Parts: sequence; structure tokens; C-alpha cells
Amino acid sequence: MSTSQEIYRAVKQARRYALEGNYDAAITFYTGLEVEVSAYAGTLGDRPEAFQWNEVRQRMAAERAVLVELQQELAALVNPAEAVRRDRQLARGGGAVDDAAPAPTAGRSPPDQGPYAVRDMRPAGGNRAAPSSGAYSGPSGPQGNNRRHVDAPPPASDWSSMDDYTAPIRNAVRGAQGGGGTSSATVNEHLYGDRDRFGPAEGPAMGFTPPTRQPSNVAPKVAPSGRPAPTRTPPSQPAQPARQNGGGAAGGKEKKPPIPKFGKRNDNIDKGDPTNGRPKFCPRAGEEELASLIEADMYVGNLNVSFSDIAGQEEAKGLLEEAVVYPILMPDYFQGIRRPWKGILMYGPPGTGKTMLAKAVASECGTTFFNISPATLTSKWRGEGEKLIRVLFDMARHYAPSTIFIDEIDSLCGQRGGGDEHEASRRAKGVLLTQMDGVGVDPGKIVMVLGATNHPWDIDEAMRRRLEKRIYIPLPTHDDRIELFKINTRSLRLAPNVDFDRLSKILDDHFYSAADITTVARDAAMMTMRRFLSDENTKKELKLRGAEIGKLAAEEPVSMDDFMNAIRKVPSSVNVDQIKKFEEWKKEFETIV
Ligand SMILES: Nc1ncnc2c1ncn2[C@@H]1O[C@H](COP(=O)(O)OP(=O)(O)OP(=O)(O)O)[C@@H](O)[C@H]1O
Repeated sequence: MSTSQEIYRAVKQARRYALEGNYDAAITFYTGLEVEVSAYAGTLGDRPEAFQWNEVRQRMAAERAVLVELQQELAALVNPAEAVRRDRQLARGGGAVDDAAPAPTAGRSPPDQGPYAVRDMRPAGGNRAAPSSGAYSGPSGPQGNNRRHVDAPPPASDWSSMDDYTAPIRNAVRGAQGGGGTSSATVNEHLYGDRDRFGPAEGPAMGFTPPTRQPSNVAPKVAPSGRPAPTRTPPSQPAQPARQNGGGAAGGKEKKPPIPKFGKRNDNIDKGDPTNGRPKFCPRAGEEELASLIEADMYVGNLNVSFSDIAGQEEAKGLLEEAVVYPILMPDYFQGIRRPWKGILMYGPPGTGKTMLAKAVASECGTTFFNISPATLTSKWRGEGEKLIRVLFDMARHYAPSTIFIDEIDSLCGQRGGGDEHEASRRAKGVLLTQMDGVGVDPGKIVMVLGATNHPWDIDEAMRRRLEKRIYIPLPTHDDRIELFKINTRSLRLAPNVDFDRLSKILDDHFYSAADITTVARDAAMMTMRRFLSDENTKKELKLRGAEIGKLAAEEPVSMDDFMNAIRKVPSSVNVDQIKKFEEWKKEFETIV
């Protein structure tokens, strides 16, 4: 077989790998071919064929450069750190960093590979031929075989098909480079119709101000497989993605789910549908499981907690209203210097209602609520934590306006650098910080990060800075305790001697949390049953007349003594030292309002 035929076949194979997206294999092929062609041309001296082969080698190098560029763009799309690196490089005026393949040097094989051995990076199980079977093993060049005649390369028209393979993606890449935005964001827009399809790149480190834009009415096109299909439209003809919610007038705004008036429940919300009628989030291939894990912790609309269920905490409610609810209700006002806070931290002793407040906020303003525990992010998914966080923020943006609630945020973002800090959780933390930097970038997609902690002093400085608004959730006051007793005994019959004011005074200076008072009320409420069952005869009849006895016990009023006994039995779960520590931290770190 002639050299030209072998090389021609090998180029076709390289292009096939490129078409399949197996850029690693294609680049390796090209690199090997360039070496071989260069060596062969060198043996031809001054013959015209040598010139022709050198031209072919240059063409191969150009095609390889396109692939290297594509590979870097794709890496940047999925990896914010890579995106930052690329953006910096582009800002410096550099082109693609060709670190994926060495420059061809005659007679030298690519590093770490046998001549032209191909490392297949494609996922296993796909419809593909084993690359090793088709790998180009080098032409029977002058070094290896006796060459009987000099081959000229095939005619130029035969080499022209590479463009067909990569044109759509390359157009998107070029559109990005010429489009004025971040390259990865613009590529996202061209390919997927959504600039932050894979989450924004690192904010401040990029060295540019991310452009603000109107709320997106762009939905990714959905391929039959259920995954978004690339919008293969050249930059001159911007993609026209399908409109969400079944269409609407051109240029119309995205139809958002109705936002209930503050303080009222939104009964129109479809509680059975976590997407609330919106197009379902399409995870990237391989991230479906992570997306469904997050979906399990995702709620829309009414979470059955309203501000009126929460006793006291009036100041905290007011601050949360201003920090979370109003920006959603008045997005145009909360722009520029008034932009919503990146993150809000609720801190205070345990059982003071931090979780309830987060749920009430989400219920009151109809946001999508993601209740993520650090355990989800770090334990089972150790190593996947970074991806999980990125998918979480992707989903939060997709279902915006959203609230991401991270309870015990200190356990995820504790003081860094300790020797025992697991590398994976250090990386996960880094991704969380980066994503938080990106939440305020798009005013059309409000995502609030609401953290809660009982140990604010354990939160590291980087996270503390991003949790810009800090709200102390203190122990209940005298009046709050009265309200707590009232809320918790709404369904009970109370004896006329029950005096909540007196009970609250008894608890003064004893550091009872709201949860402690709830336990006291619950315990008191059980006293009527205990009284009934202290009678041995009634106890014996329980199996026969259980329902009837239960009804009688429920009708029995709960007395003041019941509450007093309950207080004796239920100790407070907070002590004076803890309160002092909170107040010191508050003095040092709480935002002044
Ligand atoms: N302000 C409140 N009003 C009414 N009930 C409350 C209040 N605070 C706490 N509770 C009661 O205490 C329980 C625990 O509250 P919640 O989980 O919101 O507290 P937390 O501050 O998040 O606690 P932790 O820090 O331990 O997670 C609630 O289910 C509720 O019964």
C-alpha cells in the first residue's frame, strides 16, 4: 500500500474521531501523522513532492490546532477553573494553549504513547469501534520499509471534509471569541441557548465585569433522549430556542409562576409537581443521579410554614423580608448597589427557629426551595461534592427564583486549612464559594443562599464574606414565650388557671429555646393521658376501649400544674456561656442595619 493511501486513510480515521468527539484520539493521530509526514518529506530532498507533503503536514497541524482549541473550550465549559485560565489567557491575547500535543518533531514519537497508539477517552458502552483496532500504525516510511517509488499526496479536494465535521462547534467557539462576552458563556449560548448552562465561571478572578442581562426566556432544546441538543447555528444567525411555557409573543418575558402576596399562601401552586409546571431541568450526561438527589430535597411554593407560625423573631422576619422577599417581589429595584445579598446567614442557639424561618421565607414568596444538608454534599457523595454543588446551582438558576438553604453550614465551610480537612471537601468548598460569587450575576435569575448555624465562629473567612447579611436568631423573649405557648396549645383544651404570662416569667433567665418551650408544651399536653392511665383499671381496658379513652383524655383540660411539671422535667438546652459567645460574635461580625 502506498504512503499516500495509508496517510489518507489515517487522516480519515483522525477526522472520524474528531466527529465522534474523541478529540484526544484525534489529536494523537494527527500528531503522529505530522511526525511521519515530516520525516517522509525530509527524505525527498528537493523534489516537488516534498513541498506537497509539507503542505499536507501544515494542513494537519491546522486541523489539530482546531481540535486542541475545541478541547480547551469544552474543558472550560465544564470546569470553572479552566474557564478562568482560558479567560485570562484570552485577555492576554493568547490563542489556544496547545498543551494537549507536542509540536511535531521529525522522527520522534508522541510522548507516553507508542507510535500513534490511541488513548480512547470516550465513555465505555457507546456505539464505537475499538480505536486500537483502527489506530494508524504509521506509514511504511523510509526508515522502516524499502520504498520503491515516491508518493505524491492525494489531491487537495480530497482533504476538505474536516470543516464539515467541526464547523458548528467551531462557529460557536469563534462566535464566543468575537462576541464580546466571556468565551465560555457565549459558547454556551450558541450551543445550548443558555449563557450559564454550566454555571458561571469564577466571578472576581476573571478580571472583567460579567454582563447583566434580561431574564432569560431561553429553554434548552431538548433532544429525543431528553438531554439538551446543541443549537447548531452559526453566530450570524443566533439560535432561536424554544420558548418556555408553550410559546407566547416574540420578545415577551418568561412567564413566571405567580408570586403570592406577602403573607398569603399561594394555593394555586401544584404541590405534586416539584417543577411547578416549568420545563424540567435537563442534567448533563452522567449527572442525572446527582440531579435527582437534589430534586429529592427540592420544594416549590407552600412548605406549610408561614411567618405567622413562628413566634417572635420580629426583627429577623423584617430583615429576611427585606433581604429575600422584597428582591423577588421588586427585582428592578434591587439592582446595582441595591443588588440582593449573595448570601444570608442566620445564626443563633439551637432550636430558635432558623429552619422554620428559611421555610417560611420560601413559602411566603413562592421560591423554589432547596434544603441541602452538608451531609448530602460531603458524605455519600464524597468526591462528587463539587459536581453536586454545581448541579445544585444549575438547578437553582433553572427554577429561579430559588432559595438554597444549607443548614449547619459551618460543617461544610468550617475554618479551612486544618490538616484533617479532606481534599474532596476542600474542593467542594471552593466550588461552593465560586458558585456563590456567581449568584448575583444574572438579575433575571435570583438565587439566594441562606445558611444557618449554631456555630458561626467556625465558619471560615471566605464563606463569612460571602454570607454578607448576618441575622441573629436569639432565644425567645418574654412575649415570644407567651406566643410560643399559645401557638403550641392551639388545639388543646386548657384549664382556666393556665397563665402563660406567669409561665413565661418562671422561664426568665433560664435560657429556654423555642424548641425547648415546644417540648414543654408537648409534655404538658401528654399529662392528661398519663393521668388517665395512672388508673390501673383504665390501663387494663386500653386494648378494648383505646379510642374511647383517648377521646376522654383529649377532652380533659390541661392544667397549670401540668405545665409546671413539664417545666421541671424539660431542661433548657442552652446555657449562659453559649449566649455570651453568640453575643460577642454578633458584636464583631453582624452587619449593622
Ligand atoms: N420561633 C418559633 N416559633 C414556633 N416554633 C418554633 C420556633 N422556633 C423553634 N420552634 C420549634 O422548634 C422546632 C425546631 O425549630 P428549628 O429547627 O427551626 O430550629 P433551628 O434554630 O433551625 O434549630 P437547629 O439549630 O437545632 O437546627 C420547630 O419544629 C418548632 O416546633
